[in-house]
Amino acid sequence: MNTHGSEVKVFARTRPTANFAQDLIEYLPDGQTVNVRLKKDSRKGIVNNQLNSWSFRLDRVLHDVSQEEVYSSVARSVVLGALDGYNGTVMCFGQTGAGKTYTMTGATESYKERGIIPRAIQEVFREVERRSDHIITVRLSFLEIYNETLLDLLSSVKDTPTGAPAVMSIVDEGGGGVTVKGLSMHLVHNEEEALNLLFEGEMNRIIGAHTLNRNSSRSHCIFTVHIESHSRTLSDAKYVTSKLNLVDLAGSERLGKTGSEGQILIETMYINKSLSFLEQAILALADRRRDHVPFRQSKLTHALKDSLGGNCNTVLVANVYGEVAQIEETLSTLRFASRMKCVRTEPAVNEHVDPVIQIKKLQKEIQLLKQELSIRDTLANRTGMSYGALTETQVAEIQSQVLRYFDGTLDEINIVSIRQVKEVFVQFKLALQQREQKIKADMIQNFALAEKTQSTQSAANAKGPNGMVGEIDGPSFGVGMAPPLEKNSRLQSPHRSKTKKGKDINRKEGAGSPAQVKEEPAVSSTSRINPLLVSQKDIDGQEPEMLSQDSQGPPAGDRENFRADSPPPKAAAFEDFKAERGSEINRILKENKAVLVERRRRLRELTDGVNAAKREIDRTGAELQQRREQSQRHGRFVSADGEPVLEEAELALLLRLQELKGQYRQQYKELRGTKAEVSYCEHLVDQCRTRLLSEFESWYNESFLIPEETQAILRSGDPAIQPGHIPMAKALALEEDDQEHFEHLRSELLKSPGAISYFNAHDRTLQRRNYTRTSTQKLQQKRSSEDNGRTKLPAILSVT
Ligand SMILES: Nc1ncnc2c1ncn2[C@@H]1O[C@H](COP(=O)(O)OP(=O)(O)OP(=O)(O)O)[C@@H](O)[C@H]1O
Repeated sequence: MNTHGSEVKVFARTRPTANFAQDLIEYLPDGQTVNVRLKKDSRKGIVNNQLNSWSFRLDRVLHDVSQEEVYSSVARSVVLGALDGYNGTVMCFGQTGAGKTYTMTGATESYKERGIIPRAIQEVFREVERRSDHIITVRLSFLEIYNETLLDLLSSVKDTPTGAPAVMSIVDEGGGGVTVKGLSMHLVHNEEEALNLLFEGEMNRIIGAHTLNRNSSRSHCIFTVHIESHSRTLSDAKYVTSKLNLVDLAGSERLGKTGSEGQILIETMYINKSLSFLEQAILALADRRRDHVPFRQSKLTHALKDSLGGNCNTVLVANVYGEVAQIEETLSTLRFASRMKCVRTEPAVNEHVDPVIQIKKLQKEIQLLKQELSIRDTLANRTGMSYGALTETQVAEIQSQVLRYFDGTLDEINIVSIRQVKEVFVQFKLALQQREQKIKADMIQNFALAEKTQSTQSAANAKGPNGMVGEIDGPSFGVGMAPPLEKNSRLQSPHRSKTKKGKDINRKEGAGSPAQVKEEPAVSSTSRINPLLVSQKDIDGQEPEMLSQDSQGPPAGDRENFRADSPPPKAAAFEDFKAERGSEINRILKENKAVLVERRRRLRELTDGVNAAKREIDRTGAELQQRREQSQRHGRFVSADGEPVLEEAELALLLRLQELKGQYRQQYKELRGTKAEVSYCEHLVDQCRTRLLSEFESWYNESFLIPEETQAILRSGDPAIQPGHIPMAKALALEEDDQEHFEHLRSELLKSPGAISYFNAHDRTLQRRNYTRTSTQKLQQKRSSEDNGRTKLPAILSVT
């Protein structure tokens, strides 16, 4: 059987008759062609001697041939193909009494006259025996379709799972296949068992016909051999399956011809209808432009969906009864056959993979590969290698390596296996995520205060009496930008901000209520996100004017008055800090930056000079070389004593070269010195910047937030400690640490003992004054509250 793309094979088989219509039917000697002649209008009873003729060319015309030859020509290759994994279908089509059952089943009483099915069964089991290198499993099913009803002809057999006839339905499977759900399948081990089932099914067909008062020849029968073949020799997970459908179709019949009525009429209508649908399906299959084939129109076509065309080896036997009275049916049968011949098939092996064997096979392969790896490791002196899943200890070790690599305590991570590389990546990802989360958490913690302030502002704005809502930056923390109008107005009018500043101070002095911060100038969104960023910009002198306006706060002189329940915005406070407490560090920072800028400029100059000198040296050297080569060619000058003498031009070049080299060395030396200076200046600037910021942070925290120690004192409930009062000694002690730190910094930066003493004295005085003033204010507030008949605790205690 051709297993590549091909047409359906079509045969015509003739039923022997003594009344062969030799005038109308002609079998040509080529054994493939049937010519049919029919008188025009003979059906209408009109006498007309004109003839219509048709010629049908098939794969072979089986005229007057034995059952054995029919089997060999029609079915053998299909059966063998099924054992190789190709689906196969052999189908008999034709009018009633044309010999379909005789061809398919044969005369059961005569072995010689047995038909295709028993011969196919025999062939299958012969092959099973012959192919001893395969385990071939054979199952059988026998389906009857009568008046669009599915019947299981083997439901009576003992090993039917349910015992009772199951409700059957045709189910589409993936890949275009179909199965008949509920149809019994019977495992058979030899030819005899299979034949028993065939005859049992045939018997049931006849019994059924009697009981239901129906004609046995009025149904379609599909005898299916299901084959599964596994190789014994190859430890292959692959195996093949196939379905061999042997189909005996019901005979077509013209209604008017027999004058059928009653049950026969119904049967004939069903048969004709289903055969008509079969023809439509064949037409659609034959037309390559059609992408839809109407298989589901009838039970027959649906059940044969994967047996007509597709990946199946399909063979049609057109049974013809060559008598004059049957000429119209013969013509119709041959027409159907020629259409069927146009259907193309693409036979393909139904190959599957046995998952259990596949797993075993892969496991074995893994084992072999591991052994191979182990041998290679031994040869490469790599000991202690493991290729299994990483243990918890190994994962922990990789994690530790990654963290050390991050921290810089490990220079490199040795790569030993792919699994380890993958785990390294996983751990890198985890470590990054953790660091990211930590940074986020720190940010949130650092700026929670700013957020709180903004919430207060929002609340105050919401209550504001004079449409102040929206004047302050958007309420959300860390996002958005200050409203452009607000920003612009501040930029355009420094006087306005000054006035406003004054107004703010007045309000703050007036009370510690949330409303006091309502009109506080908004800080830029950037400064809210990260005050350090703003500070950085400020240090770099990028946006001095804008920042100074955006970060308004109370004037430095009134710092002591800025003891509010809510701390001021950090950016504004930073401005104050630079103007007052941190002014000296800020000044030094600026001076250092100026020196750095100047040094860098000098470094650029020197670099340019050195490069220029180098270029000049190269140029002069090349010129000198050229001249020497020239004089070599022309012969050298010699003195009266015979000593070689230099030419004047060459001597000039030589001297120039020496001079240039001297300059170069000098400039290079200076360049190195300046580089070192730049580096030192950068270091100083960084140090100043860092210290300015850290000093500011400490100052801000201690000035505007309640120190933990103070909270502890208050929590202790010491009756000597009044709310709002912090012992002077404690307050000063808290300040001293900070002060000492600052003095140390200053002495380091200023290198001027006189100035240090001056600033120390100045700051201490300021601190004392601040403390006294705040304490007095708190006491006054407390008294006035008591005077009003109720005790009111301040929301936040400020310690200067
Ligand atoms: N090639 C043949 N050689 C000898 N006898 C034949 C041959 N073909 C058919 N017959 C005989 O013709 C009769 C009708 O044949 P058969 O029952 O196989 O027809 P059919 O097409 O199956 O009819 P139906 O569609 O009604 O079932 C049977 O008695 C059968 O033995």
